[in-house]
Amino acid sequence: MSLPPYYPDNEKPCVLTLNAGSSSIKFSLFELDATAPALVGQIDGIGAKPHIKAKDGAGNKLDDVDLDITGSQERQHHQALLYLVKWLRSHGEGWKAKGVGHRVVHGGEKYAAPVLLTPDIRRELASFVSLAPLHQPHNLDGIDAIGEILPDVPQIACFDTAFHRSQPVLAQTFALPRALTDEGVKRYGFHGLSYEFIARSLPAHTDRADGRVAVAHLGNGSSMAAMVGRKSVASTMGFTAVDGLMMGTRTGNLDPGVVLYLLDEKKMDAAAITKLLYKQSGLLGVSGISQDMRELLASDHPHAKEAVDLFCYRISRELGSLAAAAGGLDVLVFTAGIGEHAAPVREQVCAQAGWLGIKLDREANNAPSKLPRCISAPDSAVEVLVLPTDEEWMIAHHTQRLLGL
Ligand SMILES: Nc1ncnc2c1ncn2[C@@H]1O[C@H](COP(=O)(O)OP(=O)(O)O)[C@@H](O)[C@H]1O
Ligand SMILES: CC(=O)OP(=O)(O)O
Ligand SMILES: [Mg+2]
Repeated sequence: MSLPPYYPDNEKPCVLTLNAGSSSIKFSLFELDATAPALVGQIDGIGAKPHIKAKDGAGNKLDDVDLDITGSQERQHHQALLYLVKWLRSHGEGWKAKGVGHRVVHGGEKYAAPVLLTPDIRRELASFVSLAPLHQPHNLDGIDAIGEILPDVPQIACFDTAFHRSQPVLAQTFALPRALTDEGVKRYGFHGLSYEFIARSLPAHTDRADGRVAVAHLGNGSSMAAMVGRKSVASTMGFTAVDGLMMGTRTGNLDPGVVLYLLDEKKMDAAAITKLLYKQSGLLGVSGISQDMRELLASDHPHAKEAVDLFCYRISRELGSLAAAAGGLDVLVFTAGIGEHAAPVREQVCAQAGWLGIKLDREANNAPSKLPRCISAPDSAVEVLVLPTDEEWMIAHHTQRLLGL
């Protein structure tokens, strides 16, 4: 990445990607047309114990240290970004960024494809902050920080919502008065860059890729989507990224009557309810121990088990719903941190999905072998795959294509 006037002109052109999540900032640097990054890393644990990890394309460690960052979640996110900008300055020697691609969680109704950022579009994206309070502010922060250090480099926004704009009208509609729907109060769906990556890679792993596919993106934020013909037809996340599955700290699907109860009976205001729904619930709230699946699986506390059981139960319930939306099920894909690594979660979900004809190959599921892999038994009616997702590659791909690099 070139940061004039520090570096000379004989640098390799590349695309830089930033993916600011709720508790992490992932970054990568791709040489043009590369299938794997030349540098990849993340600052995770933001809000708890921020830590940076980075390696080069050959897998050599570039950094792996705790960061001296404290304070509120918001402050930590901003400090982490400033740290990353400095870090990129010192590790970017020899590279010239031709474009920077950002994951932007909410693109509203308008953005069904990646877009070149302008001040007007940046302002428009800021109006979606309340729809994705855990993500959109950090996405915009990243855009601003890069704009300051690389003012002449074009920046591209790649939207989590874009992939789902293909859904049928019914799948996007709440049973609300029409005026609210017309205003844009509808189901958008998120994690679209991850689903798009899976949709692109599916044909290499199954000859049923264009059939009825359910994808479970299980990370700190978790959602599921149904695809037919590799296009999204339904998703568990809706208007915001708090809907659907139970997550690390988010409730997922909740009777709206609970929110009214919190307002009327508990006298909580919108800020307190937002905090409860987004940051104090999910695996953390139910277990009272941690939002981290690794810790819960390692714990013998009954509340940890209850949290994991509820997580799996909610996935199984949503799987039935997505199979109904897709008209059946040919393939089930597990992906993201939990989906790719937590064999006990996959086992529990597949056991509960036996009614769909899913039969797990337990040995394949537990094998510590590399991804991708098939974990269903040969006589399973549904093929079950574990596929790695790569939002970073997807962002780099869109950035390069949009800029004609
Ligand atoms: N080996 C593992 N076993 C079980 N869970 C894991 C493992 N590795 C990562 N995870 C879980 O994956 C989740 C984070 O997923 P990730 O996709 O990286 O999240 P995000 O991108 O939303 O921050 C955490 O709950 C973490 O505990
Ligand atoms: C939309 C969403 O939940 O994203 P993440 O998984 O990065 O939190
Ligand atoms: Mg994620």
